[in-house]
Amino acid sequence: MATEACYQAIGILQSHSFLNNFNHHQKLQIGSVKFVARDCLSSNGLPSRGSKYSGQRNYGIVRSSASQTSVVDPVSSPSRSNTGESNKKSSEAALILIRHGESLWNEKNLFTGCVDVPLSKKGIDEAIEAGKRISSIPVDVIFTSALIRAQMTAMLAMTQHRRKKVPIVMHNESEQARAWSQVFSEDTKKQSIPVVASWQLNERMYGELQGLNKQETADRYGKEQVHEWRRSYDIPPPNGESLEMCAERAVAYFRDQIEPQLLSGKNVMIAAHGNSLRSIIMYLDKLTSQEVISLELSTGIPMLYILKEGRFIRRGSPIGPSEAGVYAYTRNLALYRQKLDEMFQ
Ligand SMILES: O=C(O)[C@H](O)COP(=O)(O)O
Repeated sequence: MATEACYQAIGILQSHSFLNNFNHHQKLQIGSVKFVARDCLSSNGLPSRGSKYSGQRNYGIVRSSASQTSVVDPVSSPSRSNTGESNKKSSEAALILIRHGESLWNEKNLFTGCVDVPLSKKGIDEAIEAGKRISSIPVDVIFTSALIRAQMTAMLAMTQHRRKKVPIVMHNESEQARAWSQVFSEDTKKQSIPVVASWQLNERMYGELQGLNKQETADRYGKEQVHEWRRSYDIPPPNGESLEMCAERAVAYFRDQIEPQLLSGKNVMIAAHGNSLRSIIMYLDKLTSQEVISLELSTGIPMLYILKEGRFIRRGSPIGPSEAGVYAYTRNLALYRQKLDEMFQ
């Protein structure tokens, strides 16, 4: 398969309270962080957003362009009084997508689908490494699938976040669950990040392939047939979901539950799966059913998008907490990171 590192999706969210905070600090130096206010210009020579790409897209390798946007930051939220009003005005937010780290069945090369398998040791390391890469990017709310490998990934990644907010799993499955998991301190709530788990973000249901070895299945049914089951848009594996079927629930969930959060200025992280994320990326990047065939996602690689003026802008994958490129995407991201530097040096 041809592999062109055409681009990498990285999401950055913007947070209004952050903007408000920093509006009071106009004198702040951006320090060594370079703010680049230009679009479609890749800092590393790779194709920029909007360029035509071909071949396989491995979002775990690609870099992307820089353009001017702003980012939210919940850092120290001393004055949140006007946050609501600010949120209404803002149309910017960061979105981080992350495929779970390697699972114990990825390690064994087994079709997994909706079987609820935990991370392998390598997957745990990948999640922690991913957390380091996004540790200076604001996160206000986390969405995960209902499967443990995505939830482990989100939680492990957040152990590395410099802001040190506590991710808390929401329990809305019953009145009692909701009542029994209430928090009664506003201050504590401000230091928390809600984690919403939903089956709609689960991996595609792989039908009768679940538990089978991928190589053995290819040997038995032929490489082409297995590739069709794994990567075509509308051909389902036996008694399983096609990508199209997976997209029907994953993209609907994204549009109904996640996009409104982003539009209100909340910075969002989604920890999910190869195919539920492929369908969401197809929606974000407006890929055709032909183009999505070559879209591959690596395990444990965070990808950043910025929502600006109703448009999702792909930003690629942050290299680390101090990588200039990511923070150059927006003034507010740079300021967010600088504020963290000042607070936690
Ligand atoms: O469910 C699985 O087996 C994997 O998570 C995704 O598999 P795929 O790359 O074969 O779609």
